[in-house]
Amino acid sequence: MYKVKKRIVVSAAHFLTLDYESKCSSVHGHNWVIDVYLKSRTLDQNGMVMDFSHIKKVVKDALDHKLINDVIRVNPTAENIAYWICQQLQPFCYRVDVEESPDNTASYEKDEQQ
Ligand SMILES: Nc1nc2c(c(=O)[nH]1)N=C([C@H](O)[C@H](O)COP(=O)(O)OP(=O)(O)OP(=O)(O)O)CN2
Ligand SMILES: [Zn+2]
Repeated sequence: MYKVKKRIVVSAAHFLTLDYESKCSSVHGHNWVIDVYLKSRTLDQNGMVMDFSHIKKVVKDALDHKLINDVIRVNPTAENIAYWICQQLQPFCYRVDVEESPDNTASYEKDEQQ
């Protein structure tokens, strides 16, 4: 199995719709640090799982300097953003870590049983 990991930094805004009072319900921004993990049993004709530049382009074109609520049609928590990014990079992506701040990170990892 071949594996690659790509780190992408995205500056973007979001707000959360929550069933409790929270400062996060107001529009605010983060410099999101996103780690994308891909794997494949085979390599493409260029000897890659996927070009690092392509991984960056997929994520940055979708999210950088955007209001993430306009892009992702569910509440844009770090968890939901991680899942959404993983779906954009199928079938190779198996894990995404989304760091909102050094103290706050959420991950989505594909369940291989499914
Ligand atoms: N499980 C999750 N919890 C929270 C999420 C999330 O995506 N998943 N998101 C937020 C907000 O986006 C908010 O911006 C986080 O605010 P922040 O000030 O960074 O977080 P804290 O209140 O924990 O403050 P620290 O200073 O980092 O301790 C909220 N929760
Ligand atoms: Zn936030």
